[in-house]
Amino acid sequence: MDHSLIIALDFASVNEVQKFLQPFEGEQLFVKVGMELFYQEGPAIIHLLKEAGHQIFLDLKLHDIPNTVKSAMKGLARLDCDLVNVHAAGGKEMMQAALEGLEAGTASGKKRPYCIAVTQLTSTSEEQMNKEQLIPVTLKESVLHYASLTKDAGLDGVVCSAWEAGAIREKAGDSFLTVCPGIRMPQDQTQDQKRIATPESARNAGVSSIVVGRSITRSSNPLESYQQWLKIWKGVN
Ligand SMILES: O=C(O)c1cc(=O)[nH]c(=O)n1[C@@H]1O[C@H](COP(=O)(O)O)[C@@H](O)[C@H]1O
Repeated sequence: MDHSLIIALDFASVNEVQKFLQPFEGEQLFVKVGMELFYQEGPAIIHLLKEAGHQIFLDLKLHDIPNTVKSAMKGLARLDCDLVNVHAAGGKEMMQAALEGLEAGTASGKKRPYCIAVTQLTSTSEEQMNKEQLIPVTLKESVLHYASLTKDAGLDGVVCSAWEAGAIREKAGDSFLTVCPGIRMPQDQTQDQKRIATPESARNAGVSSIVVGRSITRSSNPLESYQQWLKIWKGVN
């Protein structure tokens, strides 16, 4: 799980996914299935990606009352993904319920999926957080607070930006996962992301794993682009 480059498969259909994955034939990837793809294709897309030997982050960002999240996680555990997530804003009781559900749904003898919590989305700026969410602290304070709540709830780590990953690691320890989206090469467009970092600075900040979407999936040569990203992320010259 540690030090992975997770490709966000933000596509609308299984056909688009298959077309994207064609040049990667034979490569074992760590891929992320998010709302766009899962809401269209459902569990079948997970089975297909698992059969191809890929590791899977099922990114559905659960955020509801504890009982609902627990039941939903029980069902999701049966899909046997490697990593799932919730929103830390749902609270400690909800996060504990997520874990209970996952444990209840994991087949005996199998390891439950890692479970992490989104702190503040990487598309959120401090100004937005202060004005729209009415959270009157710095963004870093809010993210650190959510990270400690997540750790207290017993989860395995957080989704955060590379800007906060070092401070979280210092407080929560090296085994607490920091999974960071909002990663861009200097020449890339920022798009809707606000707290961005290069793969090199993410590595230097001690980030556990990075999530990369459009820079690879929308590139004219996704395989070549993935290989370049991987070299930089792993620090290979
Ligand atoms: O949970 C996530 O994966 C996530 C959390 C977050 O704070 N920011 C964020 O961008 N993501 C996801 O990470 C991916 C980033 O994609 P790109 O911006 O295209 O690289 C998208 O699939 C987002 O849904």
